[in-house]
Amino acid sequence: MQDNDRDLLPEGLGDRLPQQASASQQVRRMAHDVLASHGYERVETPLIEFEKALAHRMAGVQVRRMFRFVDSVSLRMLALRSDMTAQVARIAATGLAEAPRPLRLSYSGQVCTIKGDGLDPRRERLQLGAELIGTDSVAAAAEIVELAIEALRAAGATGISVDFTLPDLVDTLSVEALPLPEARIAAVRQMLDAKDAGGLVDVGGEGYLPLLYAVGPFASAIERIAAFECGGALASRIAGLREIAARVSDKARITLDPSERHGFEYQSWFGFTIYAEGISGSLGRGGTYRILGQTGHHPESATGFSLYPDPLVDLLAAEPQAQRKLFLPLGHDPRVAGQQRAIGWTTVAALSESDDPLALGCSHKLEGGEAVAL
Ligand SMILES: N[C@@H](Cc1c[nH]c[nH+]1)C(=O)O
Repeated sequence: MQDNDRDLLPEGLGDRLPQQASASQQVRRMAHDVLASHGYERVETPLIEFEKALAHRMAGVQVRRMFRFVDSVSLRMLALRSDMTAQVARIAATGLAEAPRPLRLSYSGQVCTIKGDGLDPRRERLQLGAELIGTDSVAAAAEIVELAIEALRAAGATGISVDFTLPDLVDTLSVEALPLPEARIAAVRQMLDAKDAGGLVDVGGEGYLPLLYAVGPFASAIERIAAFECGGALASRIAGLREIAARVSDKARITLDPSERHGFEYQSWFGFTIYAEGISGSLGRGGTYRILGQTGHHPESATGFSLYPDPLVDLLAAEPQAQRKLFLPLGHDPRVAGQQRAIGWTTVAALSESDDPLALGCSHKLEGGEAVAL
């Protein structure tokens, strides 16, 4: 490394300066208050774990996105957490295996991936979420979507919209309704993901074409998928989606994209992505999934969501903030200063005669025991 490189950070990693750090703190506090008020108890998890523990708790988790390295103490492979849901699932399957169900847990922390996601180059992101463990019912899914909207709104997001999807759609339909040879399933999924009608036909998935068109505002898209209804294979899912949409449609704009799978590595019958006005890209996603237990134990159903609020933090940090800071001149009475802090002032104490209140961002000055505007 050259000498002038020593202050650089690796690609996709960055600091948060005071304004951003304070916006991040605010987003976290407001969202956690909502989760706590709905009975979701907070857990904290380690930054690094055995790779196996992170990768094998849910089917479909991809380890190639994780930073991995060998632990010189245990000589085993470790990974930096890339998704706290897997850690919360581990807690539910081990330390809290005997806790009553449904179990409601919440979490937040930094997560890392080797590469950014789509157009977002960030490799470290704040993740904040809630997991409802012990059920993947429609009622659980509706609670989780509602909670994600409420948490995001409390954190300062506006114009929220939610896009519903059916992550295991191809697996469900290919069993009987629209049979596909095992070898074709991955290709059909890929063409649906890419929204490539021609490609879908080429790989023998023409029966799946109507799914490409059942996209858009929920009310009309669900009618299209209901019309496509293949032998009742999707009936319970369609009814479930309608019920969830009915619960949240006054809180957010709802759309449907039944074949969207981006970011849904392990979700089962239901998934959703959440967006807000003024923010390009999504702010989080969630859905139903199954937690694999210890060998010999049954998997456990669960539902949850994770927000990735960094773009919201950036947006809030860019808004001009009225500074209300009180300058305490040299020789001020510390008791009076304490009283001012107790009623809400942020104080900045002079350390020398040359300290300039305006340059230090103060709006007021303590004079004769009072806060006087500068
Ligand atoms: N952790 C998942 C979202 C999720 C939480 N619970 C269920 N799904 C993600 O980040 O994509």
